[in-house]
Amino acid sequence: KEKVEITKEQQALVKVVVEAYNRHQIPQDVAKKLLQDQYSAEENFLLLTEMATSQVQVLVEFTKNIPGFLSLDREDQIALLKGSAVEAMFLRSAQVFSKKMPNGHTEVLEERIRKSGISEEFMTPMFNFYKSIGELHMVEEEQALLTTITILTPDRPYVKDQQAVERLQETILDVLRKMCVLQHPQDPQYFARLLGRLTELRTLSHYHAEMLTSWRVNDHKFTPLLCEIWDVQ
Ligand SMILES: N#Cc1ccccc1NC(=O)[C@H](C1CCCCC1)n1c(-c2ccc(Cl)cc2)nc2cc(F)c(F)cc21
Repeated sequence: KEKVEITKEQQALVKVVVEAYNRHQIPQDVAKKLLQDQYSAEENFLLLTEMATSQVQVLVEFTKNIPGFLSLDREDQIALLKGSAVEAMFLRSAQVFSKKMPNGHTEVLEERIRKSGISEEFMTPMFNFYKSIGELHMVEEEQALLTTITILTPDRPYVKDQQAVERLQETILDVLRKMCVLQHPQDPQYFARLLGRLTELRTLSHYHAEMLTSWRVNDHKFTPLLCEIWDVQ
């Protein structure tokens, strides 16, 4: 039985990434807002575009703390941000949805999201993903590293030096694999299941443009940043 241990530099890397991940979270807690009041489809659409816009800004700040990211080719940095922003947003939403809440709150939150204006056809894939993330009971280190792995996906469109991105991603994959073995000794498949969620995440993210344009509102207004990042307008 091989002895798995996290090296000093891997511990330092995790610390930097987790601190940055926690520091760069959206200030206003959207779940709390949704639990407080029922909003109209228009208000929900506006809330989503505000959340998504600020999330992209937060993502840019977060990536600056990923060791090695700023040493990548600058155009590749943009390609990675553009390619992962939607997935990072759904992953963040799933983590918010999976947070432990007082009895009945998750059901209210789900109901508010079901009635927020999103078309019916997207509910099942979206909530299946959220629940599959919830079942993993990820600790915050795993959440931060999984988001980092999503950002460091080498085969995003327009990435020129894929090897450089692959090397960075492998560094994170290696420490996440060790953490999973140490954190979930009873479940040797845990790391594989964690990575399997990224496939589900990519599939869900294919729907994002349609989910936005089919939102039950008359006028779908997007911020310039969202037009840039999301394939809309
Ligand atoms: N959370 C969060 C979050 C953080 C950063 C950026 C966006 C976020 N998501 C959001 O704000 C939306 C809200 C926006 C208002 C209307 C209801 C959905 N959201 C989404 C959702 C994101 C996109 C698309 Cl197309 C459909 C749904 N799944 C959520 C799950 C949650 F549990 C949750 F609380 C919020 C959630």
